[in-house]
Amino acid sequence: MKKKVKVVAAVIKNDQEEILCALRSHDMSIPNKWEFPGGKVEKGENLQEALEREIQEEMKCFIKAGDVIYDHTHEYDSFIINLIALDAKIVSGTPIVTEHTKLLWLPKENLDSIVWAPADIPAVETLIKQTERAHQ
Ligand SMILES: Nc1nc2c([nH]c(=O)n2[C@H]2C[C@H](O)[C@@H](COP(=O)(O)OP(=O)(O)OP(=O)(O)O)O2)c(=O)[nH]1
Repeated sequence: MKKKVKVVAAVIKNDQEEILCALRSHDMSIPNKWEFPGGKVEKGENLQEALEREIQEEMKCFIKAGDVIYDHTHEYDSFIINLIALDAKIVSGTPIVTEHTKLLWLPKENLDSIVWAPADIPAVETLIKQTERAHQ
């Protein structure tokens, strides 16, 4: 049976309403694909605590994690991921690359210009639709 992992991911918005995207490196699983930064929820953590910890470890800055904006289960060849995207804001520091290859701030409407990890595609589509609705 495939392993199921619960992963939290941060949809971090800056003052220009751009969203932080992170490029997975060639030696990570799901290499060279873009994702929302985050990681696996550990035992005893709630979603917000897990995400705040992951961002601090991975990007050396502090965020405040908010509401769940997307919760989706995707089946990869080797595991099943429950990807939960949370709204987040940086409260101190500036994100830096430690494990990823690159970080990029993109306006919501341009999120489909990069190649996302397959599990992220529904969340990305939802975010893009929100901007389309806001502009109508
Ligand atoms: N953080 C994050 N991970 C994602 C996203 N989409 C997606 O498929 N993933 C996958 C990549 C990883 O396999 C897993 C997250 O685990 P992790 O952040 O602890 O990453 P990792 O590279 O150390 O994981 P692994 O090699 O041990 O599998 O979820 C996303 O938007 N954000």
